[in-house]
Amino acid sequence: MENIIKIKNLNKYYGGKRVLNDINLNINKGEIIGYIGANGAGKSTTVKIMLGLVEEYSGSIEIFGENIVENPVDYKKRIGYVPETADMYENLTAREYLTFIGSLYGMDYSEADEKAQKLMDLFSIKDVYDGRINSFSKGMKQKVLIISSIINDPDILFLDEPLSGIDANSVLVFKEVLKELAKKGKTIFYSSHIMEVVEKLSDRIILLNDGEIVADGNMESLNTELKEGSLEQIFNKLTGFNEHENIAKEIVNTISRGEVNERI
Ligand SMILES: Nc1ncnc2c1ncn2[C@@H]1O[C@H](COP(=O)(O)OP(=O)(O)OP(=O)(O)O)[C@@H](O)[C@H]1O
Repeated sequence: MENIIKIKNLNKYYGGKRVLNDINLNINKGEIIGYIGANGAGKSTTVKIMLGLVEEYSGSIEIFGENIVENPVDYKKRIGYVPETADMYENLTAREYLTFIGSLYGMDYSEADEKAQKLMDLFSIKDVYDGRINSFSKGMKQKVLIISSIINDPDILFLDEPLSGIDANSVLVFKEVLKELAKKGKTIFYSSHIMEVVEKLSDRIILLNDGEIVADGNMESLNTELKEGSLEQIFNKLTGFNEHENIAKEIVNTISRGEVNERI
């Protein structure tokens, strides 16, 4: 198996706080990695370091066999990224935005334009290709982001909650796209809180807890080891969480004005 990402002894501090604690990871070509963890576990930080967006850390990262500090430019042409929250150029139209992104990847205008238009059509938003992004619905914006992340046919795709706001039909399409891409040897690094999707989609699940990898394997091996059944239960167990009922009751008690039984 061809190794495509190699992370060695990665540590990251913000102020005095250690947010990544000695991460070691080897990711192979064609794998769909489900990268999960509670809010603040360090998922986005890991991804941003790999993308070269966060630079102060210790440890080393090789992508496509090259150290990303020594060779900080070329590998970026071969990756795509859907961030959790994006600062898109909302005053641009989808055509302007996507052809601009295409040009950053070195694509010709006409090639980017043609591909973008076709992809907009396949994601059922062709009609707004020349509309301004700031007039789009949340799901339409998310689709434009997805298109911008795959337009250059990347070899590695980093996705942070990519399905957020997307309708059920398009979710089906996109999940299928990811499987097809993996079959073609593309590597997918998928972060999400939707455990059902991660469970079904991923070949390999990596669970981060307080900046540390606490599980790494496919669903079958995690289940053999932990005997929990679903990824949601595995997640709850490994992050030490069994309080949901009590917390829910507390929340309801906190907001209650004492008239719950009085139906008007
Ligand atoms: N720019 C920053 N400055 C200071 N602390 C930061 C910064 N970015 C992230 N952190 C901290 O690092 C930790 C990890 O954050 P990160 O965004 O990587 O978590 P995450 O696993 O992606 O969470 P979520 O699921 O909420 O997106 C958190 O404690 C966060 O507060």
